Amino acid sequence: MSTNNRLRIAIQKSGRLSKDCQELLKQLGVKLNLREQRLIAHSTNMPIDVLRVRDDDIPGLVMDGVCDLGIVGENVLEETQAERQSLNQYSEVLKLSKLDFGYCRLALAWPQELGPQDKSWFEGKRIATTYPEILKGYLKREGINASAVMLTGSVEVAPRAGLADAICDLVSTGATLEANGLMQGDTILESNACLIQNPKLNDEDKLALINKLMPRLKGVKQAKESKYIMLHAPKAKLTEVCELLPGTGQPTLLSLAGSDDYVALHMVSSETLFWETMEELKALGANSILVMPIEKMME
Ligand SMILES: Nc1ncnc2c1ncn2[C@@H]1O[C@H](COP(=O)(O)OP(=O)(O)OP(=O)(O)O)[C@@H](O)[C@H]1O
Ligand SMILES: O=P(O)(O)OC[C@H]1O[C@H](OP(=O)(O)OP(=O)(O)O)[C@H](O)[C@@H]1O
Ligand SMILES: [Mg+2]
Repeated sequence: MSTNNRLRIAIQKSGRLSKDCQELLKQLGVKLNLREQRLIAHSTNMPIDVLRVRDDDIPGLVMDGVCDLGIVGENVLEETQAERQSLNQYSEVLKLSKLDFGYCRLALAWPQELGPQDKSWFEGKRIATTYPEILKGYLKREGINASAVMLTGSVEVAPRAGLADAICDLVSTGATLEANGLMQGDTILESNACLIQNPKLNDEDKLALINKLMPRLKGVKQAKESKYIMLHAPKAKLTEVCELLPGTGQPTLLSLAGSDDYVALHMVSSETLFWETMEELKALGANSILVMPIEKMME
């Protein structure tokens, strides 16, 4: 493959998604030569280049075909799509997968001292946000006549600074709202990071590489959600023990040296075992219960 035939993936250079994106690429088996400050990182083992940019630029780079793939928050993707649609510009992407990081919600908030408010309070108000198009869509749907004040950062200080009456900002733990004396209202959008592709991509080699990476991505996700469970269970209680174990796969049973009453049970569970379930297993006579992480999976 020549240099311009290398699959180009856009990720956030520095911010909330960067570490998770780099970790994901590593788990997919993409080795990168990442040096700080470099815009482009070349993979040393696959025909892949990683572009490290501001997250706001990622959807546009993929829509315009400058990059073939991108990892970005659904919030930024939706805002860019709405903005482009309002300008009659091309705004299509293929959403290949929702990822299990970057969870946050876009929510309304207002000064705590005003107490709980319903939607009618927003009538005629100014709402500061980095997501004016998503906000405008919500206001339109709800029939609220309020205006969006665009701010690219520090949205949470806008009411105190007299720039707006309320805000529409990303919330994860709620600590930022609390620290700024704001009360949370309606959630407008729930967001995760997602993997997007340029829908016009037609290079066969690149498409073949994406087809190779997608099952790996599925395997990484499944492995994260699964646990390998090992325990010793009394033969007489096997049915009850199995009923307590999450997941539908058949367990492996192995005989235990020197014991006729007990067997070793191994299984891949679709979720982790809670302490409560482990206590119930113990109460049934199970012992030596081990719950272990799985690194990779392939069906
Ligand atoms: N508190 C949070 N917890 C989890 N994910 C978040 C949180 N805040 C934002 N995100 C997600 O991470 C993305 C990037 O957030 P970040 O704050 O790093 O963006 P930024 O300041 O706009 O960075 P950039 O310099 O790349 O423009 C957001 O668009 C959102 O999808
Ligand atoms: O509910 P919380 O857990 O407090 O998270 C919410 C905050 O996280 C994000 O900002 P970030 O901390 O990434 O910094 P930024 O504003 O500089 O982008 C977001 O813009 C909120 O301000
Ligand atoms: Mg940004």
